Amino acid sequence: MNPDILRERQNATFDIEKLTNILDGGAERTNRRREIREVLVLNDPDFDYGTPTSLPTMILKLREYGISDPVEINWYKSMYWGTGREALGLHYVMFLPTLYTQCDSEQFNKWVPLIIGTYAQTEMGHGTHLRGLETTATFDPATQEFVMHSPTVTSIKWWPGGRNPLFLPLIFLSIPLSASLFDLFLSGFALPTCSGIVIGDIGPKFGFDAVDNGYLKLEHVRIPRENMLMKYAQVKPDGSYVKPLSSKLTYGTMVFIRSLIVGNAGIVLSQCCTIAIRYSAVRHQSEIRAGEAEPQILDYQTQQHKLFPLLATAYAFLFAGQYMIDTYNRISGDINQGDLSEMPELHALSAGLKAFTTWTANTGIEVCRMSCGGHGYSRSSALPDIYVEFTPSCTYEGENTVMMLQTARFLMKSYRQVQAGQQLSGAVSYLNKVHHRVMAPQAVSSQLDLNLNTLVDLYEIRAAMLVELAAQSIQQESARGKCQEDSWNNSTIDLVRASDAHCHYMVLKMFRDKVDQIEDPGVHSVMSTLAHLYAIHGMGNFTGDFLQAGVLTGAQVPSVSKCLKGLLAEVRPSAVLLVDAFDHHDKMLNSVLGRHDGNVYEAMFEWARSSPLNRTEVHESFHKHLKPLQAKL
Ligand SMILES: CC/C=C\C/C=C\C/C=C\C/C=C\C/C=C\CCCC(=O)SCCNC(=O)CCNC(=O)[C@H](O)C(C)(C)COP(=O)(O)OP(=O)(O)OC[C@H]1O[C@@H](n2cnc3c(N)ncnc32)[C@H](O)[C@@H]1OP(=O)(O)O
Ligand SMILES: Cc1cc2nc3c(=O)[nH]c(=O)nc-3n(C[C@H](O)[C@H](O)[C@H](O)COP(=O)(O)OP(=O)(O)OC[C@H]3O[C@@H](n4cnc5c(N)ncnc54)[C@H](O)[C@@H]3O)c2cc1C
Repeated sequence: MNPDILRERQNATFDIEKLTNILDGGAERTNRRREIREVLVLNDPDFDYGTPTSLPTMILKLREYGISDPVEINWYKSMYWGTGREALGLHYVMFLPTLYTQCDSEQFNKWVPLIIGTYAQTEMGHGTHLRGLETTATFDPATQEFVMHSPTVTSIKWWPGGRNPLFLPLIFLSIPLSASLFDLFLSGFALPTCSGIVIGDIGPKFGFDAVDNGYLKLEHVRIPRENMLMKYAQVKPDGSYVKPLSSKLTYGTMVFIRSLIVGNAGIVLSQCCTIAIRYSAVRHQSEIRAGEAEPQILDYQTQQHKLFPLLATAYAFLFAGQYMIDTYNRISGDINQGDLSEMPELHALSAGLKAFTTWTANTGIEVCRMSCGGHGYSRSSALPDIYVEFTPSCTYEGENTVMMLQTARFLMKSYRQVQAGQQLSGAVSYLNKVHHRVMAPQAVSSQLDLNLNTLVDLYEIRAAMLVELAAQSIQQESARGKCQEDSWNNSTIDLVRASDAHCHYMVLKMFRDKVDQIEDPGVHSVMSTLAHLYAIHGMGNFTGDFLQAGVLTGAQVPSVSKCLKGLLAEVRPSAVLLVDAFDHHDKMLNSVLGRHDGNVYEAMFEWARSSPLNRTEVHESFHKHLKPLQAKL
């Protein structure tokens, strides 16, 4: 083991295993995750790491082991595929959940065990604006069929992931907007079972290469009436349409994925922090004091300033992901029982947190890559691949700006309810105080009150202020004679800013609540330091907001920076131990820089030598192209 990394792991001030257990949701979950990893994957002789040929093996093994819990499926898949996406991601995270939530019992029993599918909602002309989708589904009572048709080039379904042209049923969203299972192909490797279908691949992408994103054009294709998912809405044999309790129930799968993406952003950021911080512990470069040995780059304050707030953010998002999934499960259970009262809040929370966490993680991955210098740019670091695979999450499953505006819609509605004298509950209850809160700065002393509860209060006041400013902007636009829609559009910068602040407050609050639950003194202490760092770093980034909210004075601003530097120094001794607690296996991380043993250089040389470009002393291109050219010169 590299001596630097060995030294970093001595004198731990907290029990790493206990922190890993907290991240997993308990010791039993940690044991189960490791059992899946060590026994069912790494020690499986059939395990052919991450190669496409192992995809069928993976599916059959999942069935053989009876792994059906979505999180356990993800644990298994992430060991198989490391940090990359794989072709069946969409089947597991969108197609199956849609069947689970939108099929009636007969349909569920008929389809779920048998098929692999995709989710074809987006069209070339519309991805965000679902009410603008053009594909039609016209019911023909004479034949009891839907006639599916793509009337325009912009109505061609575009992007369905993992849609191999040989087989795949699809979940299809069409007008009238109702999810209908559109069984286009026989399972297995049959060609299209009926004419009128034009399918193909949309071509090379920025990344996401393991997933074949396709296109699908339909020309009056007929499917049985029974292929409409009938749990919430039905078309009867006589053609009459039974409406769902809410037209937004059809959007349920997207809410589910958005909820998952929140925790996934934390996982991805934790992977990148593991790589960058372990590498920064073994990389020596330049000098701090003339004549002394080159220091670990982790001892540069700027390197700590790059990485430690991201480390704190990774923990914050992992805890936010736990909260999000628990909230999703609770409210979707109520929805299943017909209680839709909290559906708007679930939508607003999942939409906002999905955007907030993916935007932040997306930027953070690049900071981690650049903090590793040239070696971060090498594919051996895994950081370029992680970035390329993660960055579309800011676009798919709800483009982030649009998602923030959905959350803003809920915030404005809540604000208007407070103005009308209503008492709010839930995540926006802080708005009840928006008119009565004295936005007085803390004590005028130049010292910041570092109590975590106080910091949460400051973020709450900041969010309330920005919600009020956005509402006032809309009111001012209306007062200028603008219609409601134009008033809204002319305030969308403020609205996104308000949603961002609301999510920032929510994430810090969840982090504080999780720290409060930690009983182990050592773990509590180090997590409390990270929560403080997360809060203070945010105050440094948005100082203007806190000044504008009147909760920070000009005299206190230098304290923010001073406090930040102190917290960075406080985290330094535990940095490697804090990434060890994420418990990312080398095989899954697949990063030369992030190896648990820290033996980076030897591994990098081996990795480079294994390149196909080094298979021969002289590359064949010399003989094929250069040598003939030289002969002519
Ligand atoms: C199981 C595996 C475990 C782990 C996996 C790990 C992690 C997962 C990580 C990654 C995923 C892996 C692989 C996936 C890879 C790629 C997948 C990508 C797939 C896709 O992209 S599928 C397509 C996604 N498309 C979208 O998201 C479309 C976005 N657009 C919309 O959602 C809507 O158009 C809209 C919300 C923007 C607007 O809808 P609308 O016009 O109908 O509504 P209005 O704006 O007019 O509002 C009216 C009213 O409705 C309320 N509303 C809107 N949406 C919802 C909702 N979903 N739920 C509840 N309520 C909703 C809105 O609030 C308004 O209410 P109000 O009271 O009137 O204000
Ligand atoms: C890797 C990847 C995989 C995908 N997989 C699938 C899949 O399996 N199935 C599927 O159905 N789809 C899939 N998609 C499509 C994806 O869901 C859409 O791209 C996404 O919903 C965004 O819609 P759009 O492309 O129409 O962008 P647009 O909405 O056209 O966005 C373009 C710009 O317009 C802005 N904009 C749009 N509306 C508003 C508004 N109301 N207010 C302010 N600004 C606005 C956006 O903020 C953005 O800046 C995938 C996409 C990617 C990148």
